[in-house]
Amino acid sequence: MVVTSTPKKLEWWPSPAKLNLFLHINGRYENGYHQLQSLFQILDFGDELAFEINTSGKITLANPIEGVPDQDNLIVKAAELLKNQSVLNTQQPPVIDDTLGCHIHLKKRLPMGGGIGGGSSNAATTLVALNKLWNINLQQPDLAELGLTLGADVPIFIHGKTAFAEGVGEILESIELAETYYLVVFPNCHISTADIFKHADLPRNTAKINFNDYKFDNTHNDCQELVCNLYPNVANTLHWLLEYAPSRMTGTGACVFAKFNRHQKALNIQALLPKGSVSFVAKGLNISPLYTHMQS
Ligand SMILES: C[C@](O)(CO)[C@H](O)COP(=O)(O)OP(=O)(O)OC[C@H]1O[C@@H](n2ccc(N)nc2=O)[C@H](O)[C@@H]1O
Ligand SMILES: Nc1ncnc2c1ncn2[C@@H]1O[C@H](COP(=O)(O)OP(=O)(O)OP(=O)(O)O)[C@@H](O)[C@H]1O
Repeated sequence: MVVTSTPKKLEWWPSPAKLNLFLHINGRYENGYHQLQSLFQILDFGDELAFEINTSGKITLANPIEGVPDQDNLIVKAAELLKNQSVLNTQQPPVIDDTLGCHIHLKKRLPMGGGIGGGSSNAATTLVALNKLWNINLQQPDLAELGLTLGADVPIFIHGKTAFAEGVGEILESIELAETYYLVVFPNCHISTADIFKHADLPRNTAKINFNDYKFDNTHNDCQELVCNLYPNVANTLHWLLEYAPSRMTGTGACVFAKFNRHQKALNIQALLPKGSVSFVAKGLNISPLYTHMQS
């Protein structure tokens, strides 16, 4: 008789996308990073991750990402970073628990280099999940601080609430937005955030706004004009969407989004997109599905 073991049921953790509903660049810090004001909208659409913990001391990926060596994958970097926070005793120097291991599964749906935070969100989900599964028990602000060392967009996903942002994107003030649906279109070009922030023509002197005065119409994305000049696909996609609804680029691109009050309207416009377009319709959430999952 052949005995087959039943495959273990994996627990899938959400890794949602974000949009920058606006992105103002107010200046530049001495280390080259930019001083921003933004509104991060968390979406109900994203990747999913599952974590099989073990005692091998190794972090391995079931689904490596083509073109991204495992040691550069933000999932692996986040797991390694957290592992270094595991202290077995109170002695100095502290002893790290190097038996902590994990085999990580990824369902990738978010286009990379899209300005919707895919890699950062994967890193945040890894930190939040392994903090629990490895019993490291760091508090949320400590996890966010750790996440910031991986990328400016990681803290918002750990914060887990739609929020205004300042600093490099790590000073967060939660806000509740009315129910809105977004048609997000990926114009088939991968844009390097570093290249846009380095560009000589990027405007860097928008005056700071008072968040209480926020309206979509009185804000903008300072990277949009430059990216549209460099990438005609982004300009054309944005131009197309603007015929139907208020629309804007997110982050440093490449994705552009259009805002709708009704889900069906967003779906109707999606159906009109040119054949072959990569797009999704998502609902804006005030609370991240990662936290809804944690509490379930
Ligand atoms: C454009 C945004 O997505 C808006 O939410 C973020 O500011 C970018 O966040 P991210 O992709 O997590 O960025 P990081 O990985 O920290 O940085 C990528 C590159 O962007 C530049 N960068 C990033 C954030 C920031 N406030 N100023 C910068 O100048 C840095 O030079 C860095 O080389
Ligand atoms: N787990 C990961 N998922 C996606 N990209 C990753 C991951 N790990 C490393 N990367 C690298 O990060 C780069 C940026 O990917 P990402 O999807 O986060 O871009 P983005 O949406 O523009 O990010 P942001 O909005 O934070 O600037 C990729 O091109 C890839 O080289």
